[in-house]
Amino acid sequence: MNRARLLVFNSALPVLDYRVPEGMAIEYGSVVVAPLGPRQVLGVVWEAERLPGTEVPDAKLRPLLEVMPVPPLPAPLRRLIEWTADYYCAPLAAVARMALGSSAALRGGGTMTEYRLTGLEPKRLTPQRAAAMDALDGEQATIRELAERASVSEGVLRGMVGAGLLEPVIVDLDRPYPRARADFAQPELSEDQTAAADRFVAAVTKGGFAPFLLDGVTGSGKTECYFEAVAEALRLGQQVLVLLPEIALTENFLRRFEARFGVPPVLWHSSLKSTERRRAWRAIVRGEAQVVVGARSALFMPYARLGLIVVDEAHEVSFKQDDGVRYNARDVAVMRAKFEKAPVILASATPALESMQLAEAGVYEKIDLPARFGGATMPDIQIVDLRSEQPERGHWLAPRLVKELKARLERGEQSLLFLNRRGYAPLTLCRNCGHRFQCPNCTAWLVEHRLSRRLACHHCGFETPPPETCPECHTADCLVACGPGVERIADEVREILPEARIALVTSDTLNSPAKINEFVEAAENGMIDVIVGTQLVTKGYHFPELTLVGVVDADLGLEGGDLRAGERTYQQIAQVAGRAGRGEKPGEVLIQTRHPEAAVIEALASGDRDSFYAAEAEARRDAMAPPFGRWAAIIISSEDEAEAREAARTIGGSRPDLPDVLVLGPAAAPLSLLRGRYRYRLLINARRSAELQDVIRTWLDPLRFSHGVRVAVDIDPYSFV
Ligand SMILES: Nc1ncnc2c1ncn2[C@@H]1O[C@H](COP(=O)(O)OP(=O)(O)OP(=O)(O)O)[C@@H](O)[C@H]1O
Ligand SMILES: [Zn+2]
Repeated sequence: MNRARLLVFNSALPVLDYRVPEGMAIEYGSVVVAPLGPRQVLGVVWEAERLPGTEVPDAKLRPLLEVMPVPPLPAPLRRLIEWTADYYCAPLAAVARMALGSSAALRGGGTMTEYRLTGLEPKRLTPQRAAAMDALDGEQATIRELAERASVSEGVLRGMVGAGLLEPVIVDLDRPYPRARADFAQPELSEDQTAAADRFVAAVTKGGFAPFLLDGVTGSGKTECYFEAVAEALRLGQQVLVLLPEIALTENFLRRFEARFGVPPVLWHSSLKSTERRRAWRAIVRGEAQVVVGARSALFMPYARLGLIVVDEAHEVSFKQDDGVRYNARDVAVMRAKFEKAPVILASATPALESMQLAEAGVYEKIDLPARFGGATMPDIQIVDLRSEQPERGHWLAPRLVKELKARLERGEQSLLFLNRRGYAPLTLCRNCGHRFQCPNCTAWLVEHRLSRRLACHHCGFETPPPETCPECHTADCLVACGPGVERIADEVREILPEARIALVTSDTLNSPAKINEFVEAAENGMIDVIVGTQLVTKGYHFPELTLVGVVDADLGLEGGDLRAGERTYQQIAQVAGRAGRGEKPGEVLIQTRHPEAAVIEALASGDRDSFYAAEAEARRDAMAPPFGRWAAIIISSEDEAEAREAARTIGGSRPDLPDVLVLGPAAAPLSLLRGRYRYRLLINARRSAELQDVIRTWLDPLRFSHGVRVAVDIDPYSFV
């Protein structure tokens, strides 16, 4: 190659051409440094014919400066980047950037310096140093990361290095990971599990694209089945990617993985510290990381030889990314497997309707595990009609649920109460004037958090201490909490079961791997009687002594009323119900609702998943909703309300007039103010025959907006706020 076309990692820049200087060896996928005016830019050498740009004559080309000392991004990944950008109407550069993960890792291996406490304990310390000593116990990271963790300046920490309180530790970035062993502890599989595992193993051995939907009831032992496929990939020297919906679940997964394969897998997620990021990325790109487990960002890593992808809890909505590049990791995982020519397993007890449809159509091979592992039975599900079985005034648990909680405590069994609402109360108002506390940056009420003594916005993170007087009428001590959050439910349990040991499980309380481990261990060892939690505790966990699940408010998820609300509610409640009775003792589930006649509640009570899915599918077909028709959203936002409205009107005014495309809106978004930006939305409903992305590009590309306006396209949206 004597000229190279670059995809640069900056969406504001066009495709750029360069001359390859004598003696510089590049390939497609090489990551290179190039001059741009007085600056330097980082880019990937791309196939010119796949990346249209203006041809520059040879004589005008400037030479590339440097090739990064890392293997080129492999062709299947380059195709995935193109596909993702095209399908989700996202800039190529923004997608490609996700493959870099750690741009620092491009600079090569070598070492980095981290710091940790020396153990020296001087008698006198400044308050800042004392606070840092407390916060950094057991930590090791770069000065910048430690400063963030301890909430002190880097200067304070450097001073502590000088005083001998912190010491440097040299970290080798290319230190190898311990090798996983395919046959470390092979379990004996049940007959159903063996049949499933055999299919997966055969697909890995054979190679080639093969999408599976592993549809197994809660507690059926899906993990053990796909672990056999992982073992086969290990034997063949291939890499495996396991995607989990949230970081909170990885701790549990790590322990099970280690028990099966002898060592933990390689972790990848957004809150890794910089040395771990660089080490993991380098091991991934060189093919040395055998099994990578991570949240959705692990999907775009440059695996050298990917032989299997697993998406666990594949129905989870958190696989959908709703900022930056708006993609669905579940769907992109299937595409990645296609480009890599590898099998992909979507595992779930409550598959997404879209996945079920694809299985029915024969696109995915469906593998069923209809029964729980080890003879455990499915829990008994009962409905509590809150209209006739009312909780006491100011309380949220109906008498029947209270009675069952007491019975569990007496028998030494565990209970789980589920309410998908963090904090103490979702709304706070003034008893005197009715003033409601609202976020200054968002169309949202502030949620009271009593544990941290804060009113907080769950959309933008705004926080303020609860005021002593009402800002409106200045009455003192006038705040009333309206409605329950998990903190309030925990209080109620404390009141009715004073001797019970209660664990509150939310992202506020379980915010570090250590705390998650502590909780899981306590629950497994019978140190907890009642778990009160948000969706964080609905899936993945296996506590054999847990025999009662109470769903505090089954109607909560139905409130928003978008077309996926029924499916989402079904999945969430079926998952949390699935935590009951996984051991030897049978489980019982009480679902509190004011709408026992709602289709989703009836389906949960009767356990008739198939007819619920069938009815949902019919409703979607009638509404031309996915997977029968297609949706896309256009979200317009600006800090200036008039500017946002104007841009929305411009987009609405130039809407395409096509028979197979229906455009709704623009209208102010339900969350009309978010993080200080005013928002408008359009919803596009298209027949499958429509070239939806092309229609949107043709429509939006010629339009120009004021500087502060952002226009985002959301293909296959999950969020309608
Ligand atoms: N073949 C086996 N031998 C021994 N233990 C097993 C086997 N299969 C499953 N188990 C155990 O049974 C329990 C349930 O399995 P697992 O958690 O994989 O179920 P699951 O299908 O993932 O359920 P969920 O979807 O509810 O998370 C786990 O404790 C697991 O270790
Ligand atoms: Zn806010």
